[in-house]
Amino acid sequence: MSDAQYSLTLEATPSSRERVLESLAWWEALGWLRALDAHFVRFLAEHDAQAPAEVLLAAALASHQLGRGHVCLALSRALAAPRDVLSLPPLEESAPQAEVPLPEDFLQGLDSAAWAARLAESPLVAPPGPGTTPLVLAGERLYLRRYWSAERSVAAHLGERLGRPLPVEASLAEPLARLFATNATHDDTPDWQKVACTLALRNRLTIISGGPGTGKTTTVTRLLALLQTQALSSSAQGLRIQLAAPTGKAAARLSASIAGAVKDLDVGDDVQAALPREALTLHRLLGARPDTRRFRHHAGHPLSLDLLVVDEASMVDLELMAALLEAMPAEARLILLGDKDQLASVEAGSVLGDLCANALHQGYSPPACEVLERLAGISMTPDAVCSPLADHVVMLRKSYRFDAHSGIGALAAATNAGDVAAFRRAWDAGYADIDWLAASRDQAAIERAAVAGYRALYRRIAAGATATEVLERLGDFQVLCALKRGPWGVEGLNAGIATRLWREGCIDDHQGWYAGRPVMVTRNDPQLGVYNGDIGIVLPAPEAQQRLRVFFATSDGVRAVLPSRLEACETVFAMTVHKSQGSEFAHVLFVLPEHATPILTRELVYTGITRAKRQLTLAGGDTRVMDSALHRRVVRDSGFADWVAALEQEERS
Ligand SMILES: Nc1ncnc2c1ncn2[C@@H]1O[C@H](COP(=O)(O)OP(=O)(O)OP(=O)(O)O)[C@@H](O)[C@H]1O
Repeated sequence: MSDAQYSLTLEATPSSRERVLESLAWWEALGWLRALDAHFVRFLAEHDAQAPAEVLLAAALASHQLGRGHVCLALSRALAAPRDVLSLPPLEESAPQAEVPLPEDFLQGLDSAAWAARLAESPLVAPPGPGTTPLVLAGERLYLRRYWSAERSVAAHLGERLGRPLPVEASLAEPLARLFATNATHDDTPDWQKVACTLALRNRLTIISGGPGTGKTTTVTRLLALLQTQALSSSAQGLRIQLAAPTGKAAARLSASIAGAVKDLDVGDDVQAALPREALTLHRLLGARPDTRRFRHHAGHPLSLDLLVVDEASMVDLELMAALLEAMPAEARLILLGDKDQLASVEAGSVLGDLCANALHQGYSPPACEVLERLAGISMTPDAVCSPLADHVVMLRKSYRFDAHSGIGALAAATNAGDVAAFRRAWDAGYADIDWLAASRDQAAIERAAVAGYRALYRRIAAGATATEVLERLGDFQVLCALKRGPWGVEGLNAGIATRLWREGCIDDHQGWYAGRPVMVTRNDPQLGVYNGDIGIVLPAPEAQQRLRVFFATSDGVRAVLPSRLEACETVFAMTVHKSQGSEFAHVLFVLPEHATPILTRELVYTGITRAKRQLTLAGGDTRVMDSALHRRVVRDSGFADWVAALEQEERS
């Protein structure tokens, strides 16, 4: 566009730029936009006094999408449903006041090509490539540069790890057979655990996805044993292996289950001794530093390891994945474990889900099938045109935790398949491990059920149980909510449950710091040694004259923290399903909202259900709410899924 045309546009809508800036204040005040988003746009407006309304609006929306898990703003999606790209409450809850401007007011007559053309003209926006503009426009996707760079970095680093298979010694056939000897398959389905292990032997990148109890840890432990056997046969040093997970809770779980699985391995003492037992959080592994986003380890100062296993990889957001991949030595192996069907990370991105998008339907390449046959005796029909990613992804499909008699397993499978009829049949089948408080549409009934669930814990505390004993029982029961706000959400239920426990005398107070208050850390604090997602409980500390401390389980015992030093935490009698990722509980009371809402998706229901190990109680909701949830999928805008799809296209074209 020439300068003359540019000024023409401005003159035609002289006040629209100012109106967008005014709207930010409205939207921020109404909670439709984060303060961060509004600041960002004001900063851009200061730097480019000519920036037109459409560019400022797009910047606000692109920034806002990050808080909702999207890596970028898809222009066509924003045009199709402009209100959906802000955090507007559902219309039935509160109709916007007439004077509040809406995004569509600024988008009239614009299609995505025209919007993109207008963005491309802005000095604030550049096409993909190196540069310093705050925004990058890739096709019809608008990114904040930081996220575009992260996406590029993840794709480039993963791409370098594909293909180039590593040599696998024929001598591993015997220990492989021994380690998987007990994996009898009773039908003609392959032993997917053995497939995963065999393929991983030749890869620098392996992704093993599977639902709860499908044997991800068991498989990776056997893989580590094989690789360490191979390494120790040629060098006394063996491999430097590290285990990690995104949260402290997930790292503790991985440590416990790997330690258990290592004990059961049929391998020599030298291999046993050279296997790791302790997992770190990713932040600790990478060297998080206070007050900076940069880690101690990066491309210029890579991690000192030969193999890294990351559990709960679905929780790793795009930026953390980029930081991790940049810090990985190029020749080291990376193994990602996770459940592709779970909710994606709280922060933007859905890397694991995107990588596994086609895993269920893909075959393996002819060379991979040859290795499977030769080393593991597994015959598979090769797929000559499979994606370069195919040999790096294996889905474990059989749960050893939820068998044919498990209602939790049946509900999880039906939810994943979006099969409403199967979901209903699971309720009618009379499974002992699931029940539905469907009749109770009142909050009081749910609170009573919650208090009944927690009573045993408070009896133990009253009987003088030690912090270690209390922490061991913290996972016995947990209330999970789909929503944050409202009587059916975390805020309403936390207050209600605390009040009831207080009235019953289980806790001395129900506000502030009181003994028996369960808390979750919401921000990493490396100095204090607590990390986002860690769950602890407030108890009187005998070693501190019974003054209150917050106790957390650590790999070597318990950590006691002064309540006043814990800056970011929240009470978790009830927690959102999002926050429960990476944790499991013996009995879960899963509270569903009264009405269908866009937040309630198949992935959320699946994640909520599968947090329960032995007993699941659903509360609230009804069959209409479930039907709507099972039909709604989480979609996260990013260019990464396109990169994965393009890998497939390359081979097929
Ligand atoms: N092939 C198998 N045969 C029999 N039992 C198995 C097999 N694989 C795993 N298990 C058992 O199933 C349980 C779950 O296994 P594991 O912890 O490896 O699964 P996971 O997928 O890592 O689970 P989680 O959902 O906890 O992450 C363990 O008790 C394990 O011993």
